[in-house]
Amino acid sequence: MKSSEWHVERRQSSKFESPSSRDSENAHETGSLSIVILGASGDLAKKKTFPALFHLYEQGFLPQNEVCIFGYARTKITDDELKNRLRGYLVPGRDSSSEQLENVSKFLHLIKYVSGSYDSKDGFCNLDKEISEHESLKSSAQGSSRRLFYLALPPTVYQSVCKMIKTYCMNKSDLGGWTRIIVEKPFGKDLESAEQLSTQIGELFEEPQIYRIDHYLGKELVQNMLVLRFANRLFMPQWNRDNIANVQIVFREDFGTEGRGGYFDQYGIIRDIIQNHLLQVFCLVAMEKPVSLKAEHIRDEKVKVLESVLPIKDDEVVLGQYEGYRDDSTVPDHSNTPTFATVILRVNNERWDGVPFILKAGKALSSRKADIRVQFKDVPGDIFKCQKQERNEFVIRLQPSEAMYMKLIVKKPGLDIETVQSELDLSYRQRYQGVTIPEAYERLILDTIRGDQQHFVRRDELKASWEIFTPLLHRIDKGEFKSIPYKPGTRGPAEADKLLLEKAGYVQTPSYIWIPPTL
Ligand SMILES: NC(=O)C1=CN([C@@H]2O[C@H](COP(=O)(O)OP(=O)(O)OC[C@H]3O[C@@H](n4cnc5c(N)ncnc54)[C@H](OP(=O)(O)O)[C@@H]3O)[C@@H](O)[C@H]2O)C=CC1
Ligand SMILES: O=C1O[C@H](COP(=O)(O)O)[C@@H](O)[C@H](O)[C@H]1O
Repeated sequence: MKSSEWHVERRQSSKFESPSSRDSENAHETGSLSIVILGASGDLAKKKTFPALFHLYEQGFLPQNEVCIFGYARTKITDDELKNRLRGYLVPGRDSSSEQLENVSKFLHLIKYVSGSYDSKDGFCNLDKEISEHESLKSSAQGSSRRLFYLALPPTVYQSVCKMIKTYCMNKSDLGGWTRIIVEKPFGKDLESAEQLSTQIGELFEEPQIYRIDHYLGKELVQNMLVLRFANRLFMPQWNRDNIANVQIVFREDFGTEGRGGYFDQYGIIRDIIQNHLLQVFCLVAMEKPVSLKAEHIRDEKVKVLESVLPIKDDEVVLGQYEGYRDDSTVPDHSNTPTFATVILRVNNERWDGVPFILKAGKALSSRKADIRVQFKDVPGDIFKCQKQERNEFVIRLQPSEAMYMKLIVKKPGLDIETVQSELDLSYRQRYQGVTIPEAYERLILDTIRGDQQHFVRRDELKASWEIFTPLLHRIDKGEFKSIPYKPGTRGPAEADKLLLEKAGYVQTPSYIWIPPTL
């Protein structure tokens, strides 16, 4: 389906309007809100989904007189057993105040657990009965009834779960409201499987009901990208091939696959991080200015830039696997699955022709961080000939310690005219003292309640992203690309740094180290 069809859909059906602004009409909807976490017994649910809901509750976004949260899974546990499992993930620790503990108890009071399988009529009829009871209790006679289904489940059961929701659990209120589903990554393993999944889900739900979540789109500094680029005159004339030498988008973790080896080995680092999280960040760095902040306008531009990416060249890829990865009993002894990858993307358009975008991700490396690093070209007509000038670099630290800093050349303080690399630094913890930066899942769940799809992946966007990586992934799967072993706790294979210098023209400044300011 072409993106223009979404516009047609949106005009026809105001029920699924997806305005981006926070004061959209959906933001003021009232009536019962049922949030169903499918896979409530799982890892994501306890670590991310329920804590995000708790934070929304604490901030007053989930009013007690409207909201009920349902956990659904096959595991046979009681309401109380689920609540006891969750409690430890909701409170920050031993220093929790009595007010926080009271909030936790009130929040847990909103939760009901329903046990059932993912393909049984009985389970979903039972769930529907529970939701309907809640709806009749909670003022839904005066308002709409809203049903949000979060699929915190392995993708193997998405299709049957969607069928069950569609058959037995849709919103039935005559007074309006909606049914929406949140689908977690991975959305398929390659172009064909992703398209198949999209078709299966698309036969059951309209695109405006489907929220494909990529939690990187909920991170503060990722959300800041459009503001930074399009609200600052400073960047507009600079952001192109005339001024920018290369862009790096980097994800590093200082731990391995730890207990997730079985899952990870089927996917590898490109499917786990690069095809989704880093590519979404790439879109926001490289896309053209959208017509407005409406979800469809933003997503149209993302699709355009994805479709301008050229096929990845063999000699612009380095894969690695950390030593010890195969010690996990769930990982095959001869696995070639990459736990590290550097891939250069090239964009065939007027703005970016010739500028390499280096996407790099790795597990078991020396540090945990994610950043965007925009390196500018050398200054033409350099008059400071006694020393080679280092390059300007604009760094956006996504995590940890959110920050943006611009590396500049300045006069070294003192009597002589000497230059030195320094920085303009905007470190969030220092600049926004006392401000709590919301968790990515928290924002994104709130967006789904408000009907804002701006930070979710549209079907054609997903397709374009798989088109970029599928040929490479198929060759890796066939064993045509070998992963180079690297030692845990290092920067990954040395070949990746070589690629950066030789193919991407990255110029290092070895003497410079950014020191985050202290308060
Ligand atoms: N964990 C994380 O940090 C992240 C996870 N995700 C994605 O979120 C989704 C859920 O992840 P996560 O919570 O880690 O997954 P889990 O493996 O913990 O599975 C979630 C629940 O699904 C049920 N389940 C597990 N395996 C199967 C199966 N083969 N068939 C049917 N049901 C099954 C289990 O519930 P029961 O047996 O009780 O029915 C389990 O508690 C996945 O798509 C994952 O890729 C995305 C980003 C991060
Ligand atoms: O989606 C995933 O993301 C996490 C990293 O998320 P972050 O917000 O902590 O950066 C990664 O560990 C995991 O492998 C991957 O599936």
